[in-house]
Amino acid sequence: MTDPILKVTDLAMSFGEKTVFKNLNFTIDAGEKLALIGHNGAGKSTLVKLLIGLTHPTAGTITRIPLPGHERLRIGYVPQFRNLDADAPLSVASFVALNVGLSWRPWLSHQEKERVTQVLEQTQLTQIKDRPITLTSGGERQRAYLAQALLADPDLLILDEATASMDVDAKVQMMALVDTIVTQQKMALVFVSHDLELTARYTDRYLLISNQQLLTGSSKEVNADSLKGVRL
Ligand SMILES: Nc1ncnc2c1ncn2[C@@H]1O[C@H](COP(=O)(O)OP(=O)(O)OP(=O)(O)O)[C@@H](O)[C@H]1O
Repeated sequence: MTDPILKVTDLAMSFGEKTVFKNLNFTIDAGEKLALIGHNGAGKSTLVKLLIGLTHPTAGTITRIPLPGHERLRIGYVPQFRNLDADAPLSVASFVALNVGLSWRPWLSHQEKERVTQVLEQTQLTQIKDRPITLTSGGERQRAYLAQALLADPDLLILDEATASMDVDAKVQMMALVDTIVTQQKMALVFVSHDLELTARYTDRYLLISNQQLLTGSSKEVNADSLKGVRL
């Protein structure tokens, strides 16, 4: 598959005097698995926020190209690990359903409930669906965020350091699950990470933000040696 779903042209972002990056140019193809890497503060989260339309760039354009038959490009987003309010009185299932986007209705339709059931199954949360979300492990909670993102049936899934706070086994489990879902449903993936082993295993190409610029290459070939002189 080589149809672009997202085109970034001459993108620049500054906060006041500080330029985070400039002149970024790249495309993301349907079904492509990408890693977004770079040192702390390089601008990865800033780029993600721009891609999902949460903020506007200082210059340049981002074109989201809907798949044939779709009205718009659907993007699912799994945020960095966040601590939840200890009093949040939500079950895992209700937490996942928060993303249904009810607008004016306070209840879920039959179809929406079925969809929630499906994504709980897909993310291996069915057994704990009634557990309070505050009593879940870090890995389970990240799967709940993943389930939320999957509800919208995205064409592009963005994981923003979604595995950062997990132990090695949990990271691999989470990424293996993501990989299965993304491959089966032919989604494109942007995986933001500092972990070059994981990005080599689960992505094909990297986008590296370094010195305000973008470098790209094969994820399989990237390692600490090949990136000598580049801070990660
Ligand atoms: N809203 C903002 N206002 C001012 N500066 C900001 C804002 N958001 C981000 N920055 C700055 O922009 C730079 C890039 O931040 P960003 O969070 O995108 O980096 P990152 O690559 O995601 O880092 P990390 O790996 O630590 O998550 C940082 O210097 C940050 O302080």
